[in-house]
Amino acid sequence: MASGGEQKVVLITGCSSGIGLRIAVLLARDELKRYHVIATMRDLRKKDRLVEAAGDTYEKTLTLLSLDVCSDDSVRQCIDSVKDRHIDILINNAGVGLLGPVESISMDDMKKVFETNFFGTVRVIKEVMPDMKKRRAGHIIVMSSVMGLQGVVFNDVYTASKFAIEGFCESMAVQLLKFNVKLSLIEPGPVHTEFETKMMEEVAKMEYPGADADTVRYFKDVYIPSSIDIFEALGQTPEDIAKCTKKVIESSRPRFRNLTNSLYTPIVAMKYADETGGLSVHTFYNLLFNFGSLMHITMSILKCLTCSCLRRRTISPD
Ligand SMILES: NC(=O)C1=CN([C@@H]2O[C@H](COP(=O)(O)OP(=O)(O)OC[C@H]3O[C@@H](n4cnc5c(N)ncnc54)[C@H](OP(=O)(O)O)[C@@H]3O)[C@@H](O)[C@H]2O)C=CC1
Ligand SMILES: CC1=C(/C=C/C(C)=C/C=C/C(C)=C/C=O)C(C)(C)CCC1
Repeated sequence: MASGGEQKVVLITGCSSGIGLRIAVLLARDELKRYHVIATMRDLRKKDRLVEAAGDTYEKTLTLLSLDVCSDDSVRQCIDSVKDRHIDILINNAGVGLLGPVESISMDDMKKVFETNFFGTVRVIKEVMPDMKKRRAGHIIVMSSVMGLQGVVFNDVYTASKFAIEGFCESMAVQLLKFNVKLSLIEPGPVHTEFETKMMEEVAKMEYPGADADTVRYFKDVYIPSSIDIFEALGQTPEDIAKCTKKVIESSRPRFRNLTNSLYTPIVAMKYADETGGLSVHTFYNLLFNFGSLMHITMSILKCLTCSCLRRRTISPD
């Protein structure tokens, strides 16, 4: 496995689709060949899309390994098979969504989300970080979300898993700084990937047992249409997120937090503008229940609010 010269070894989790696949391909195609990408996925039978997108970089600047973030053995075997266990940049991307009224979601399904999004990320960091600390070098990237900063109705458990990872990283970053290991969170808003399609398919199938009729109605007839509007108005592409991630990796002084979508800056700003939390809760309530039908207009207002001073706080793909 190539890790010589100035080439940086980048290991990415969850590369069978979406953001992980795009980051892997973008870095493997780097014109200066600065990266050797180890693209990992839990099921190598899903490799075709990545292999096709990687084109002639496959088995040159991009190699494939199997890694399931939910398995101790899989993570250890994968990292052990990397030459000298040397990873310069670790990109924790693997994640799953979960949507719907909490009353209708089983505890097992909730635990699976935490097992992947929180413990999965921690498991991989725990395996890779000690070598980085020893070498006094390395960069850990974590694919968080705007939902790691601001709760979104009916995304309660997914949001909680991303808040958990934000808290973990906020704490780790201080210690890692002492070892010259960098840690950066990427915080995308909605991105058009299978994440969105998988969740919509689930919603179409689900009966929502345990949830009362009003709650199901608010979810299906109020939240879902607004969410579709938001995806349409604010959605980024996985390529956008890959470009933002590459910028963070290549920055001489990478930021800890990196929102990718400037249209979300006002939402996050609101949280810090009122420490009681009332402003966020009531604004979200009004947006959803009182101005739901005006969501398109709301989106335009959000766009206007995103002046250049707010834009500076995000990382743009260009
Ligand atoms: N799309 C969006 O709107 C946003 C997504 N994010 C985050 O971005 C990340 C990538 O999501 P996205 O590309 O959108 O969605 P996708 O569903 O396209 O990709 C998720 C990837 O994670 C993998 N994965 C799931 N479970 C495991 C596991 N146990 N071990 C290894 N890999 C696993 C999936 O593999 P498999 O094919 O085997 O299931 C897949 O490759 C996630 O962390 C998500 O939370 C953040 C903000 C917004
Ligand atoms: C902003 C906003 C909404 C929805 C936000 C959505 C749908 C965000 C999706 C983010 C994703 C998918 C992140 C993944 O990690 C509502 C509640 C409809 C109305 C109030 C304002």
